[in-house]
Amino acid sequence: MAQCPVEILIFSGKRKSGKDYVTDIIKERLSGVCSVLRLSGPLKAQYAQDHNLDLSRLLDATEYKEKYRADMIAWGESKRSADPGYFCRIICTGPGSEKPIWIISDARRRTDVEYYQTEYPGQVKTVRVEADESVRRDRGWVFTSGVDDAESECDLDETNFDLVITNNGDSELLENALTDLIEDIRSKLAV
Ligand SMILES: Nc1ncnc2c1ncn2[C@@H]1O[C@H](COP(=O)(O)OP(=O)(O)OP(=O)(O)O)[C@@H](O)[C@H]1O
Repeated sequence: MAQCPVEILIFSGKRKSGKDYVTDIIKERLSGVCSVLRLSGPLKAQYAQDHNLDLSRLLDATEYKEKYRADMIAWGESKRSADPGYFCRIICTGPGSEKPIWIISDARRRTDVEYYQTEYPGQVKTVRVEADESVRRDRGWVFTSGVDDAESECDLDETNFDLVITNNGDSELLENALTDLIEDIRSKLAV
């Protein structure tokens, strides 16, 4: 059962900037009061339900999934264009939404951010994880045409974020940024 969150941290960043790495640390330190919610999560579940498919087979790395991949992506896009808040809304009542702090770890579009800013005014903090291209490359990133230049990767490029976390491998710098952020979250929980 969902409750009204105290704060929603909306994370975004380029591929291999370290979004999962950073959000995992925050979740661990705020254990018990924080959930990581993924916008990509309900897509497969909803697609399977609407199309009467086997979700477990859709989630594993089989040909079954490959058979539906293109159609599933197109279905996701059509849902979003008809209703930009479609997936945003689903995760607000899904598993983890009972926790007071939500981390949305895979925001990709301005409409994702706008949805939460409209529905939860004053409770949203946008956080950008940044890493230099050379660092991202060292982590396995390879520029892929059609992916890295697609709207899903670039739509938030010009956004002004409430907080930018630099994740270039300087652990002290990262630690300081995380400590400040976590202190700020704890102070909101204490009110
Ligand atoms: N500060 C760091 N110190 C050590 N390793 C890191 C750091 N940040 C990220 N990594 C490592 O870099 C790799 C990519 O990080 P991560 O998966 O968090 O990126 P991402 O932004 O979530 O990527 P994608 O968008 O492709 O899912 C992982 O193996 C992760 O452990």
